[in-house]
Parts: sequence; C-alpha cells; structure tokens
Amino acid sequence: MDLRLGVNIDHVATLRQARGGHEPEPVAAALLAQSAGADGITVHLRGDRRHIQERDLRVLKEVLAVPLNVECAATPEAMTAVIPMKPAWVTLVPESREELTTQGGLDAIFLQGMLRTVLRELRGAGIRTSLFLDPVLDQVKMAAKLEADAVELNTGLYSDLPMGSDPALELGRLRDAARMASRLGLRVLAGHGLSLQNVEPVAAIPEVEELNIGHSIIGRAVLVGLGPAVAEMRAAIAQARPR
Ligand SMILES: CC(=O)[C@@H](O)[C@H](O)COP(=O)(O)O
Ligand SMILES: NCC(=O)COP(=O)(O)O
Repeated sequence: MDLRLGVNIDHVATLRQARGGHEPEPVAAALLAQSAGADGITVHLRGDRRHIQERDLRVLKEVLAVPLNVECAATPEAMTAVIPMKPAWVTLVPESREELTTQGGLDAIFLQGMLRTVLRELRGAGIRTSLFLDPVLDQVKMAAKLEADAVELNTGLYSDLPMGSDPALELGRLRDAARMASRLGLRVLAGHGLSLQNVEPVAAIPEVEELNIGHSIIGRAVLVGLGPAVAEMRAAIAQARPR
C-alpha cells in the first residue's frame, strides 16, 4: 500500500498571526506543498484561533486539488465553524487552551456519548471522520464502535522519547494499535512530532496509510524552502515503504 503524506501548515499561520498581517500566506504554503507532492493538507482550527482562521479553511477548500483534513475539538463551536466548509475529512482532537501543542489523544471511551452525536452530525454532512487517539487497543475498539472512518494514531509519545532511549515499547504500541484498527475496518493514519530523524519506523508500519506531519516540515522549510522540505520527507517515507 502506498503511504500518503499529509502536510500540516498550521505553523505558517502561526508566523502570520505573530504580526497580525497577511504574511506568510498559509494558502500559498498549501499550494506549494501540494506541488511538491503532498497528498493532503491538514490544518487545526483551534478554539483560540492561535493560527488557522475560518478564512483559511474557506480559501483552502476552494483552491486545493488534494483533500483537506481539518482537525478540531468536538465542540458545538467548532462544528458550527467547520461543517459549512465541507472539508473532505474532520479529525476530532482533544484541546486545551494552555497547551503548547496537542497533549495526547482523545479519550473516546469516556467521551463516547458526545462523540457519537458529533460523528453522526459530520457523517450527515458527507464529511469523513477520524479520531486522534493514543495507540491503546480499547480506544481503537471504541472508534470502530462509534463508526468513525479512520483513526489517527498519536505518535507524540514515541516522538517525545529522550534521545538514545529505546523506542521498542512505543513502536510496539503503535504497531498493535494499527493492526487492530485495520482488522476492525478503520483506515489508519498516524502523526504528531514526526521528523526526518524519527519517521522511518512509523512509515514502515504496513497498516498506516497516511502520515500527517507539520511542525518539522515547516521548521525545515524555513532553512531549505517548503518544496525541498516536503520532498525530503517524501524521500524518507519512500525509503521505509518503497512504492
Ligand atoms: C492533533 C495534532 O497533532 C496537530 O493538530 C498538532 O497539534 C498541530 O497543531 P498545534 O501545533 O496547534 O498543536
Ligand atoms: N495530527 C498531526 C499533525 O497534523 C501534525 O503534527 P506535527 O507534525 O505538527 O506535530
């Protein structure tokens, strides 16, 4: 199975918001990433609107040829903002205002009642759904029970391992969760904190169809340009999973 690369462009918008102006333009970044081989574009519409804005979703939806995946919290406010934009995918993620970045996956077991309602609303609007989950088998089983289309396995714990520590346990959890999700008929994505240095073992998990990668690609793009940064990541993935 080919491994798709979704490029998250949130941090182009973070830089724009730092000055409150128009530059850099995240839509231009998305188009450049698309030309450089991104199979999809991901944006996270946070409740505090610290980076991506509704206007970005509107314009991205209009101009992109590849699927748009919008990450957001499972709140009425987010649904009101996102559903009318009709992105191809919505990924529900946990969110808290104080966090620097997403801390862990959704607790789909604890939140099952609320998630059932939100997933039904998204499906009713013709939007495919994904849950951002830690690689925990019971969480994956709940995603299948809730009839999500996909899970995105949180690679954050793996990515945050201190340099030199043994990644076997975290990679084992990711492999087991990916196998379980695929067996239950869910599409399997993975992401958070992936970089050129750590992507290969995750890309080698056969059930994973797509990786969503943002911060490291945009960080690299500041140095080498966005097209080369996307191309480098594609090459790293291809090494782990030859087409
Ligand atoms: C859910 C996830 O992993 C991404 O949304 C990531 O959090 C990027 O967005 P932030 O940089 O705003 O955390
Ligand atoms: N869902 C993960 C994502 O979109 C990108 O996360 P990161 O690479 O910015 O950590």
